[in-house]
Amino acid sequence: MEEVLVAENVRRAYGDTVALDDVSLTLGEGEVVALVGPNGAGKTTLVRALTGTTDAEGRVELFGTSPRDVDRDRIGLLPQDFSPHDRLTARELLAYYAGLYDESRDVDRVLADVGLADDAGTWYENLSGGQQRRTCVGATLVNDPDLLLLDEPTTGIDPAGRHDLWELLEGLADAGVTILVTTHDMEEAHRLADRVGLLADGQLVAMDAPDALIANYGGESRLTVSGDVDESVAAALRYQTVVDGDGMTVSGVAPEDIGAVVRELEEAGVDYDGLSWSEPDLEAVYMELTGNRVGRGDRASEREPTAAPAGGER
Ligand SMILES: Nc1ncnc2c1ncn2[C@@H]1O[C@H](COP(=O)(O)OP(=O)(O)OP(=O)(O)O)[C@@H](O)[C@H]1O
Repeated sequence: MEEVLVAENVRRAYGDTVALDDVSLTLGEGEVVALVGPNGAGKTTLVRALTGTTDAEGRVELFGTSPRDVDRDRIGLLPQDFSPHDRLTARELLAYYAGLYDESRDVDRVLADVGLADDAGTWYENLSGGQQRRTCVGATLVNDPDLLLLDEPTTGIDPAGRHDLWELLEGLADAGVTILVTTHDMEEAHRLADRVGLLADGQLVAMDAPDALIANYGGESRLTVSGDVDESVAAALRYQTVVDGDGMTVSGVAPEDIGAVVRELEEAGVDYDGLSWSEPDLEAVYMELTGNRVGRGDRASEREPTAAPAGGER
């Protein structure tokens, strides 16, 4: 597989803040890599370092050339803060960007690809936030790039639009386009990416196929009990439990053992509001490796199980 993007020991500091700390990664042709990580982890700085829009130490090559010398026709870049001219229609904007290249795609085809065929004549300022973001994604596609770098492309786009965009990106990857995407959406990362890179405090703490990350760092299946759960009830269970303000998480509960756990809770008089069972997923990996929950509070307390789960007694 041809190496499309190579980054070695990339480092970027802003004063005392080390935004990128020795990050190395390689993307092969047609590969999709998703970068995830908490706010401030360094995702945007990495995209900027990879595209030469910020200075960084280390080595970066796109198609074997430095980012500043690479053939711009081959690159599509969506910066996180991309904000085009407000008083142009979606079609005029894409036509403007298409005009910057020697060869470009038919603008109406691009508008259709990003789901804007019906809104092509609307001023950018009058498009919804999601439609604006689709326009911005469209602007990165007008030159039919071989490498796409998209910093949070689906932010603000509704679920149906997000799925459409994922299909579009999957189609591009199938056609050989290499894609680096940053996202806070774990479903998006799992669905799209061949490999997911987790950034935390400027370091790439893991990078692997989503299923490999889940197998290595996702932990066990878990039963989440929402409601007011007493620590002593949690302590009586033969499982690892975490009690916090939302309720309790019970780890390692196999599907066939859910009923027994629920009976134990009921016998202990726990008046729970809801129960949900989940398999380990990318969000669990994210929590494990970054110490952050995606959209939830921090753990309040954690303790080891009082006894090893025993098959017949769960
Ligand atoms: N131009 C800048 N000047 C000073 N500090 C900066 C600058 N750009 C980024 N930083 C700092 O570098 C760190 C990484 O920021 P970055 O924007 O790369 O994070 P991120 O992972 O993209 O975050 P988010 O998920 O919020 O977009 C942060 O501490 C940020 O405050």
